[in-house]
Amino acid sequence: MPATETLFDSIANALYEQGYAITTQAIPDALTQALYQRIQQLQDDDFRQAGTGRQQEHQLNSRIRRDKIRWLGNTDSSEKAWLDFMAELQTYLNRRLFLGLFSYECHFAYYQPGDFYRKHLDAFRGQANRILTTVLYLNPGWQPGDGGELIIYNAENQDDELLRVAPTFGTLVTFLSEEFPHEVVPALNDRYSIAGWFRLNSSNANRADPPR
Ligand SMILES: O=C(O)CCC(=O)C(=O)O
Ligand SMILES: [Fe+2]
Repeated sequence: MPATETLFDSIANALYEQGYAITTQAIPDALTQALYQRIQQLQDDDFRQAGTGRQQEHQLNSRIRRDKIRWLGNTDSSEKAWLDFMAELQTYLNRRLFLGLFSYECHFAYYQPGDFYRKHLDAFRGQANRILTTVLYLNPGWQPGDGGELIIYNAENQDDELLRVAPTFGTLVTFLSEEFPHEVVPALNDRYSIAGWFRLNSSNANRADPPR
């Protein structure tokens, strides 16, 4: 089996069995290196405070999350390479697990020292069109003690910590968006990632999918 197929196969199996998958160093090296270069190229001012809206919302928001984000697009070749890779994963997972994934959107996220993301769900049961969450970490030299771990909680008991993932270079986390509450504990060093979501088609007569 080619390396990429082995990776997709292991993600599909883990999702089927437990609803999440953690893979380390399985993404093609050229791809993670290109994405790392890209993130280095982007200036601090390319990133925007995540989810800002009106002032009141902004204040509420900053108690929940502190990261800055920038959405990926098709104009940059490394960003396009990641979107293409995720499109391949989408096709694979639809074939294997019949998930009906329709589109994928993702953003770079930058957590400065002290930044966090409190416990949350990425989608709410019933209204959800976010089905599957992916997070790729781009931190060479991440050390134990640098904080910034992702904690995934038990889907059945939200106080029960299921696992802690260090945001080490090339680690890819995938989980069912409606099932698993999760949080990012305060980072003590600059922490970079790409967070993304596969969605169902939620087009209707008045709105074409995908909006953001
Ligand atoms: O960066 C992470 O580990 C998770 C980020 C996250 O939960 C989100 O952006 O919704
Ligand atoms: Fe999340």
